[in-house]
Parts: sequence; structure tokens; C-alpha cells
Amino acid sequence: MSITLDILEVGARGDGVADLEGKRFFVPYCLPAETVEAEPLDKRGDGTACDLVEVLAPSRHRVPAPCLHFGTCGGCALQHWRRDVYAGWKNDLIAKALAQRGVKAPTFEAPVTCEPGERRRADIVLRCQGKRILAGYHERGSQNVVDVGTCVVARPKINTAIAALRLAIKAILRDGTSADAVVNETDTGLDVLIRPHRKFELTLAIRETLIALAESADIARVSWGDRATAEPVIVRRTPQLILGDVTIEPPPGAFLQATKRAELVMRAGVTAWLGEAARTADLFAGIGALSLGKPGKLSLFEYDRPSVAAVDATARKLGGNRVAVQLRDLFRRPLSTKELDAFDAIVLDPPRAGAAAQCAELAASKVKRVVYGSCDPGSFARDVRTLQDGGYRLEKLMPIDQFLWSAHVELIALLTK
Ligand SMILES: C[S@@+](CC[C@H](N)C(=O)[O-])C[C@H]1O[C@@H](n2cnc3c(N)ncnc32)[C@H](O)[C@@H]1O
Repeated sequence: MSITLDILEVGARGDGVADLEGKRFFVPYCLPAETVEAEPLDKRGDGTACDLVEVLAPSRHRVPAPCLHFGTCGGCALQHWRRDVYAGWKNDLIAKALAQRGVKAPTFEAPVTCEPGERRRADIVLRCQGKRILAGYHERGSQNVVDVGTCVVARPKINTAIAALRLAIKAILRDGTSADAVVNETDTGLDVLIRPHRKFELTLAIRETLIALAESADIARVSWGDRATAEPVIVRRTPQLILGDVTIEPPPGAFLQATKRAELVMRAGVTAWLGEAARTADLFAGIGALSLGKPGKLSLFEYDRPSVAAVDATARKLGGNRVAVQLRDLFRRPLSTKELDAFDAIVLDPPRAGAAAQCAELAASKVKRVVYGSCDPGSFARDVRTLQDGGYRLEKLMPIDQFLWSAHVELIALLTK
């Protein structure tokens, strides 16, 4: 049975939040001050998740969504919100998380916003359903696949690859089977890793299909298999990322910042805020996108083997002993305070869970400058509180909206001691 709700705010997951008779409700695709009809579904946290049935009284900030799939596709949650008001909400997510942890925050730097058509990394689901191949993203809250013609946030070349993958995979998948494709746009072209969801022998016929796929969509490299064991089937050009004066060949399916603009802004933050630090450590370094090319000695720490191998190959090409990389699980074995004290500056850019154990060690260190990149305001605020208790000040913070129209937000921050 549906109920009528007044939406109070948009919560951290991008849903409208309402209170009715002391109970909390979460409704997708709503905006503050709207009255909506909603269908209560399941319990979620301290409230109930609902389906939106109808917007009865729309907000004056509601705008037409630019994508046909909006409302079904799980990729975007907030295309219906006027851009400036939406941008302010993203800043508030960070400010609220810091305030909840009692962190003293500076006035934020002007936020960096990314535009439609800028996403250079996409995880595409490929599924054979009867005679059809579906190629796109999961539906919101479901394992169903939305067959996406054009993704408005993705780079045009990624859309070309989705269309070509849909055609090519028809010759590979049988009814009821699926795969996914990590599509990265590098600085020298598309790098596609196809991961079948069950064991598939890489036959000659599949190889020929993948070679034809690469030709048809001008893909630089197509690989097959898991990230750890991926086999490049065709390399028409070497995928490369250009990081200042340094060039690196990312492994198939490598983590890339979601937009090139965000990568450049974050690199510029590291350069400007760390200055000429003689010895820098980059923790959770991935392929070194934030630090490679920096002056001085650089030590990178990362637990993904293919990324470490890629950085090591680049370090060897550079020669000398300026760049070193270590395979290390920083959740289980964070750098100790003593190890950290060997550096003048630290860059850290952990996954969504943040870096609790590493920040406990860092808080007790003598390191003067820390640049922290984060994609989760909650874990960031928790870690900064630990650093603040250890004597660090949060000096600068720049919000970066590289996950356009989702509830996620990136940021880069400077802490000093
Ligand atoms: C947000 S990405 C940042 C990568 C890099 N800084 C960049 O800008 O491309 C987080 C990185 O942390 C790595 N990572 C995740 N868990 C880790 C762990 N326990 N120890 C070390 N690295 C980890 C991931 O493999 C990934 O490369």
C-alpha cells in the first residue's frame, strides 16, 4: 500500500529521506521539499526503503534527466537535480561527515566538477538472454541488466566499445551466461578486459572474435580472464598513461581515476601542496597516478600485484634509484611510525574503507605534510580525526565531482604537522 511522504533531505546514498509518525523512509529519485507517493519495501538500516510511485508536488530544483535509462539504471541517482544545488549537496556531504567527527575544517577550495561524457572507466555487464545480448549496467538494487545504448556520463569511445562488445560477445556467450568488461580509456586508446563469469576455454574462435572486436572499435588492447591472470589477446597499440614526464603501461583492468580531469587535479594538488619534498611515500599507490613524475625520491606501496609490476617496469626504465615500489597489504601491515619517519611527505589514496590502521601509525609520526585523496567522506573524516588527535591540521580540502550524478564524491586534502 502506498503512502504520502514529505521529503526532508537527500541522504548520503542519494535517496530522499522522510519521517512519518516517527518512522524513517528512503525514497529514490526525490528532492528536498517534494511531496511524493511511495511504496514501502524492505527494512534498511534505521528505516524502510521505498519505491517512488509518483511525485505529487515537485521541487523547483527538479530538472529533466538527460538519460533515457535514468530511473532504471543503477549508475546514476541524481540526474533530476539542478547542477548547482546538487554540487552544494556534495560539498555538504563532506562538511557534515567532518563535523560529525569533530574535525576542524578550513573553507573548502572551489570544487572541481566533471561534465557528461568524461568518464574514462566503465564496468560493463554482458549477458546472453535468449537471443538477445544485454550490454550495460545493473539495474538499481538488482542483478538485472539495463541494455545501454548511450551512457551520457561515459567518454564517446566507451560508448562505441559498448556497442561493439554487444555484437562481438554474441559469438561467445550462450543463453544464460554472462561476462563483464572493464573498459579503460588510456592516453593511447581503449584497454578492454573481458572477464567471463564461468570458466571458458580461450579457443581459437574466441581469439578471432576478440581480434575482430579490437579492429571494429579501434581498441588498443583486448585481454581475457581475471585481473591476476589476464591474457592480452591482441595489442594493436600499447595502452599508456602519461603522468608528467613519465609514461606507464597499466595492466589490463587497472584502477584509473574515473576522469582524466580528476587525475590531473589530484596530481596538481600533490605537486603544489607537497612542494619539493626530498623523500615521498605514495600509499595505496595503484599505478602511481598521483605521484609518478614528482621530483625527489619516491617509494610506492600497493597490494595489487599487476599494478606493482607495472610501476616496477616503469622504475626500471627510468633507471637510477629514484622510484621504488613494494608489494604490501597496508590494512594488515601498515607502514610503522618508524618507517614513516624516513619520509618528508606522504600521499595516501585508499579505497572506500579508508586507512584506519595506517592513519593510527601516521598520527604518531613526524611526517610534516600529508596529501590524502578519498572517495568516501565517512572514512576520510574518521581517519582525519585520528590524524588531528595526533597533532595534524586539516589545511586544505578540494571536493572533486568525478562520479557525476551518483552519490559518491572524491576529494583531495592537505594535512600538516
Ligand atoms: C582509490 S585507489 C588509488 C590508486 C592510485 N592512487 C590512483 O590514483 O590511481 C586505491 C588503491 O588501493 C589499493 N589497495 C586496496 N586495498 C589495499 C591494501 N590492503 N593494501 C594496499 N593497497 C590496497 C587498490 O589496489 C588501489 O590501487
